[in-house]
This record gives sequence, structure tokens and C-alpha cells, in this order.
Amino acid sequence: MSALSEREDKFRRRAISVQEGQEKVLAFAKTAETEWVPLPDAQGRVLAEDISAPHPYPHFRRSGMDGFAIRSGDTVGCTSERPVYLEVVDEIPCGSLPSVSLVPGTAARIMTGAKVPDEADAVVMFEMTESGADQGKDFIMLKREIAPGSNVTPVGLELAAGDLILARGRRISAGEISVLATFGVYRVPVAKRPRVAIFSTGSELLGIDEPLQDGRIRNSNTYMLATQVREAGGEPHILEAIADDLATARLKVQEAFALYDLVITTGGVSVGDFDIMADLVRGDDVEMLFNKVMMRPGSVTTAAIKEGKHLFALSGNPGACFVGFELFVRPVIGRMLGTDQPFLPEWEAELGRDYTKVNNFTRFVRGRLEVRDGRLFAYPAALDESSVMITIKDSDCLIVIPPSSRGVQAGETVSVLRLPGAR
Ligand SMILES: Nc1nc2c(c(=O)[nH]1)N[C@H]1C(S)=C(S)[C@@H](COP(=O)(O)OP(=O)(O)OC[C@H]3O[C@@H](n4cnc5c(N)ncnc54)[C@H](O)[C@@H]3O)O[C@H]1N2
Ligand code: MOO
Ligand SMILES: [Mg+2]
Repeated sequence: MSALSEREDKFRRRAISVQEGQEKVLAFAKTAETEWVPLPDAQGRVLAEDISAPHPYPHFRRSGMDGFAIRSGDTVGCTSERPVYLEVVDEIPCGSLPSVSLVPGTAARIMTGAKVPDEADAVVMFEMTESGADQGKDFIMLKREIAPGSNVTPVGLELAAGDLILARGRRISAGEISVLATFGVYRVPVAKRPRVAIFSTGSELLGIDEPLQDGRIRNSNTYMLATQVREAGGEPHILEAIADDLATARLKVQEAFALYDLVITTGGVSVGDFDIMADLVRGDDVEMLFNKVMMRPGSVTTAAIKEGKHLFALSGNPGACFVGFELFVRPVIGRMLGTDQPFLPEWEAELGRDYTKVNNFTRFVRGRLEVRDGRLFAYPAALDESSVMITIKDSDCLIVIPPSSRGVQAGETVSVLRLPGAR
């Protein structure tokens, strides 16, 4: 191809819908291998296997109160006028077992969480009893009938043996950790975190520790992306930036594919003279899936497959880079991990104020959700241009504004994609 026609080719792009793009990238997402991690390290990981209850829970009848285990039959007809006296014949702290059988007319002092004697069918709390002693024996006095089952947690109340506790694909957080600990799953089968290489491109980029220079900016996308990768369940690896040179870029990306499960680049995907990623994905060694999406920001979002692995060439503009990740990279990482919900959760809200920008592409506008009088409102950020960085931090959702010639008015219903880690 001549230099001129190559350049023309760069301009000629077929835009596909977001959904079509997502389907294309997801079709190549391979399930990650399983690894076993100690339970305390499992937070945020995704279960790789179903976990079933090896025993019922609770596995013994448990007292729900500090008090006395009794046989409820002993209290039939009991009133304040005709109280019942029971002899206290045992004391059962938590973790201990009853030491005598409870015959009619007796009770056992018992603590919350201790095993209820087999013969007892109720626990009466201390506050409902009066204690006394007679001829060296301890007694309690009850002034009302106690219903069978009172304050006794039956075996298997929460789960029966063999019940499915957690299905594979479940992201592990406090509740899941609690359940796994309860059942002694001290090593947890989880999906290996996809190792994600992150490259920035662009000769204007300074390191975050470098002093400012005229015409140059610090590299923020790399660190933003690393955070997004981690949040999505991947393991980010920040690699040395790629200068605007196609041959070097090709080599570096090639090397990265040998070492990592997925490669993300930011910048250099548009039609500029130094937009090398746009050229790189057109090379023979990669299969380009798309290089234009009917969305804004991030219309230049590009995806390719190399050696069965994904290459995402995201825009350099921070807003577009952020959205490109959330719509295309997050679901792929999620699918690799086997999560039950790889996409951002979608809600409906009322648009909080008019959004008048018109566009023939769907917009994913950074916004803020607010609940008022039981209604959910979504407020678009004041500055939402692709090049704007500052309002990403103030957003907890992406407001989906469909293509329209008049914009969307306040009060109209819109879909919102809820961002993770939202405040
Ligand atoms: N003639 C046209 N020009 C542009 C078009 C177009 O269709 N025709 N598209 C515009 C759109 S839309 C976008 S989005 C950008 C995409 O640009 P690139 O993806 O090629 O990114 P760069 O050119 O490398 O940089 C754009 C912008 O972002 C800054 N940047 C880049 N990397 C980083 C980083 N790691 N951290 C922070 N900021 C970064 C860079 O300095 C530029 O300001 O193209 C439009 N142009
Ligand atoms: O890719 Mo650009 O962000 O469409 O605005
Ligand atoms: Mg560019």
C-alpha cells in the first residue's frame, strides 16, 4: 500500500454499536485458570468453583440467650400465682457440652451459643427468672409458660448439609468471607487474576514525578487504568511508555503479549500523524475487531486480537479512555474471571437537568446520582468533553444519552450505568 492510501485507510473506519463491540470482544474472552488462595487473601477475588455446605449450619441446637435450658412441658399452666420451680442441675458455657440429662423438673444454666441439652426444648432468659436456693440446691422460679422452641436455634436453620453456599462466579466480599470461614474453606478456589499490561503512548507525556514542561503533560491515564484494572479484578502491570514510533511500539506490544494475558494502550488511536496505534492494529500480525464505535466519548476505541489475546487501544483523551475501559475492557476481564455480572449495572433514573448536546452517536455522560423524595435523579457533569479529566472523580455513573437531534430534557427517563467504587 502506498503512503497516501495508508493514510486514507486510517480515516476510513466502520463504526459499530457498543453492543456489537462488546459481543466481539467477549467472544474471545477465555476463562482464567483456577488458583487457591488463603481465605484472608480472597477479598475481591472471584470464586472459581461452586462451594457446598459440608455440614448443616448450625450443626448443633444452639442457645440464643444467656439463661436456662428447660423442658417447656414443665411450664404448662405456670402463672405468677402458680409459679414453677426448677432445680438447676448443670451449667453449660459456650463450647462445652451438657454434662447431665435434664429430667422433668430440672434446668441447666446455659450461655448464648452453647449447645442445648437434648432433653431441653426451650431456653428462658435470665431476666425472666428468679433464683433461689433450698437445702444446698439451686432453683429458678418461672411465672409464665414458655413456648417450645423458645430461644433455641434448630440444626440447619441457615443451611442443610449439601446446600449450595456460593456459586462460582461470585465476587468475594465480607458476607462471602464469613460463610467460607464458617465452613472451614481456608483455601479458596478463585480465578487467577488476568495480568494486564498497560502502555501509554505519546511524546508529550511526563512521568508523574517530573516537573512540568511547556507543551507537555503528566501521564495520568496509565494510573487511572491501573486502578480500573485492579477494580475489575485484574492485575495491572505498568510498562514503559511507548514513544510515537510504530516499529518500537510493535516490538513492545509483541513482547507484552508473551508475558501478559491482555494488553491495553492509551493514546495514538485517532487519525493524527503520530497516532501509531491506529496503524499498529492494521498490521498483518493482529486481527482487528473494530476501530470505531458509535459512542462518545471513546469513538476511536479500538480492539484487536493477537495470539488469542486482547489488545485494547483506548483513546488518549482521559474521558474517552475511562469510558472505553468501562464499556469494553471491564466486561472482558469480568468474563475471564467468570463473574456472574461482567457489565456495569444498569439502572433507570430521571435526568436531573436538560442535556442539550446533540449527537448521532450514543453518549456516555459522566454524572452523579442523587435520591430525592424516593426518586433517583442523574445529573450530568458540567464538563463532560472527552478531553476533560477533572469530572471523572465526581461521577458515580455514566448517563446513557441516545442519539438525538434535540437532546434529552430534565425529567425524562434515562439509563445509567453505575460506576464501581461510587461514593
Ligand atoms: N482530525 C481528527 N482529529 C481527532 C479526531 C477525529 O476524528 N479527527 N478524533 C478526536 C477524538 S474523538 C479523540 S477521543 C482523540 C483521540 O486521540 P488519540 O486516542 O489519538 O490520543 P492522542 O492523540 O495520543 O491524545 C489525545 C489527548 O489525550 C492526551 N493524552 C494522551 N495520553 C495521555 C495519558 N497517558 N495521560 C493523560 N493524557 C493523555 C494527549 O496529550 C492529547 O491531549 O482525537 C481527536 N482528534
Ligand atoms: O473518541 Mo472521542 O472521545 O469520541 O471524543
Ligand atoms: Mg491522536
